[in-house]
Amino acid sequence: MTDNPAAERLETAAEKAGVLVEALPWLQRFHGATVVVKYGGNAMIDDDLKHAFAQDMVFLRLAGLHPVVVHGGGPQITTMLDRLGIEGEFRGGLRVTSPETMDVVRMVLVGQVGRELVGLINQHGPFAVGMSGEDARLFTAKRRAALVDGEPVDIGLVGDVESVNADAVLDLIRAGRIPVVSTVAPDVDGVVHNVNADTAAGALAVALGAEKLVVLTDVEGLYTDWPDRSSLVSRIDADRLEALLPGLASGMVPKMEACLRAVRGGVPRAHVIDGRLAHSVLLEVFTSAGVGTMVLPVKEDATA
Ligand SMILES: Nc1ncnc2c1ncn2[C@@H]1O[C@H](COP(=O)(O)OP(=O)(O)O)[C@@H](O)[C@H]1O
Ligand SMILES: CC(=O)N[C@@H](CCC(=O)OP(=O)(O)O)C(=O)O
Repeated sequence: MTDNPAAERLETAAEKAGVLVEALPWLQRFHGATVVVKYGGNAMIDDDLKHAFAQDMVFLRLAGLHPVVVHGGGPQITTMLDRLGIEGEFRGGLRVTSPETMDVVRMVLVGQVGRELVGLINQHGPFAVGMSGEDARLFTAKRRAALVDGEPVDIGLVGDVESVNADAVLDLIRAGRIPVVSTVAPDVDGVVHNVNADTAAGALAVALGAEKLVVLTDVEGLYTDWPDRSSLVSRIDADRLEALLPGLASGMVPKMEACLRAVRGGVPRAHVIDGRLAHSVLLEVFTSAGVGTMVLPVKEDATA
């Protein structure tokens, strides 16, 4: 602080210019790159954060990147199930999904959360188009069990992504749109399954050959020894992450599995970042320090 307002203004202007200039190498590096962003958690509940996220997606698009949004909506599904008086339960981090629950999951993800997100993004630039795993057979699901104490447990109509047909998403990207994907998907027989959004985002990032997967959540990043606050990691390689996975608590498991699937499948970087921080996606993509935890395919890249 100084008592000279003119000097203060100059300092502020220099700081602002510094932030813009810091973005230059990242704008060059990521021009034309596809970035898959998984949006969920608290960032999806707070109105200001929602607008900040929508602005970030339009910013990425206008900066020459190709953002693809995969959204969650677990809390919104739970609220709707409560309103309808339908009992809900999670096992091994996944929602037990009866046919009745599946109807609600589909209605909320496709008809409510996806629509809202498309509307929000389009308030800032007319680019967003919604689609679900059912559209143009984007995802084919395969029924999966939950792992509870190491044992597989049947949880109903819950799927993993068996295959991805990314044609429709690529069509949208080529047309300059921002695809907004809801993660319900049919199996080979056409039976619609509930797919965890982190899982779907990881699979889609691989299929699109994305440059980055960015997973927003409601915590600063990955803690190797949760909840010990000193164990937050800013970089981790795939082998170390794989070794940690069995010991992680349930909320983080699908996110870290998705990051692992992405980097093992050829995505150069996967990130888990704090969605409670406004514009965290821009900070991750366009600043040198980045935010949150970055997952790298191999250890030696850590010095790159
Ligand atoms: N090792 C860990 N590192 C970070 N967070 C963890 C860890 N283990 C469990 N968590 C919990 O996982 C939560 C994130 O998972 P979840 O609530 O499912 O996120 P979202 O709603 O963003 O999909 C964090 O808020 C935190 O409470
Ligand atoms: C199988 C399963 O658990 N599916 C999730 C799908 C939504 C989701 O993943 O939402 P978040 O990213 O907000 O958690 C569910 O039903 O809640």
